[in-house]
Amino acid sequence: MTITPVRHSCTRGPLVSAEGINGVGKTYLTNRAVEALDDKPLMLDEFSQRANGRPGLGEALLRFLREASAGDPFLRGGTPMAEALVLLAIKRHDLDTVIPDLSSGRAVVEGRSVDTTAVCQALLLRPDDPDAALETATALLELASSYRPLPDLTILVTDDASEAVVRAQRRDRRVFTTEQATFMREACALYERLAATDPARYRVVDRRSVGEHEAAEQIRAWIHDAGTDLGCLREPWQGPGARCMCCGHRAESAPA
Ligand SMILES: Nc1ncnc2c1ncn2[C@@H]1O[C@H](COP(=O)(O)OP(=O)(O)OP(=O)(O)O)[C@@H](O)[C@H]1O
Ligand SMILES: Cc1cn([C@H]2C[C@H](O)[C@@H](COP(=O)(O)O)O2)c(=O)[nH]c1=O
Repeated sequence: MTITPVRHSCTRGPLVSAEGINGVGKTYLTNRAVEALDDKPLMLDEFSQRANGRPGLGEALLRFLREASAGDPFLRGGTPMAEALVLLAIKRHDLDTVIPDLSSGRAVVEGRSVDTTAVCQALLLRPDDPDAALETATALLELASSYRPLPDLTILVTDDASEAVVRAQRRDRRVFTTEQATFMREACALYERLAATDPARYRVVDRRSVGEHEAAEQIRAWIHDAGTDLGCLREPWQGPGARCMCCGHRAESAPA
């Protein structure tokens, strides 16, 4: 007789992130998608929405990055690896703040997560070499996954980068320099290549081929479906025997 172990299914909510370059429509489309969901996820603000001086470590770290990058829209201060570690610390802090919501079974949608850190910092660490930048982005994601669990689902919104530049400029009433627009174009391509390396985690909505209604509906369905059959969320640095951060369950095979 074969005994099949019963798989523990965690009661937590899913952790979802929305990624893509500035102005591509992450906020617009996820907000539309969420309007159509009965159980509203917690929406974790993008960085640009956090300028209201909220208290807390995450805000303080972001303030330091803003100061050190002197108004650069991509928070570039000239020391990309140090900045990567601070950005990962902010995203770790973000996770800490949403554990109670995840534990209660609520979905959480992060406006940008560690994939943006991987993409932007990889471009800075390996400029002018797209293949090396992809390798570096993958390595940075690996590093990120030792700081905190990666999202269960990452929705990449992509488009013709020039369209996104136009939308971001119009929204922010600013004009990107040629260098900044080039950085966005390179980031757009790298997001797409990075997403292709992990089809299990990523869902891609390409606005060149999908209209806004269909895109919002796809995102709604992905967020809805992300809540089924979730595993536990463990501290990566504690190994597989760690208790779940949400339900407290310890894996069967783990030592007591
Ligand atoms: N389908 C659309 N129809 C009309 N306006 C749109 C559409 N998609 C996006 N926009 C507008 O384009 C601008 C950029 O979109 P949005 O703010 O969602 O981008 P984002 O990806 O969240 O960018 P960022 O990361 O820079 O905040 C916004 O003003 C938004 O309202
Ligand atoms: C999380 C994160 C963000 N950035 C950049 C990307 C944007 O240009 C700004 C503001 O972010 P928002 O989410 O669009 O408001 O910050 C980055 O370079 N690295 C990151 O990890």
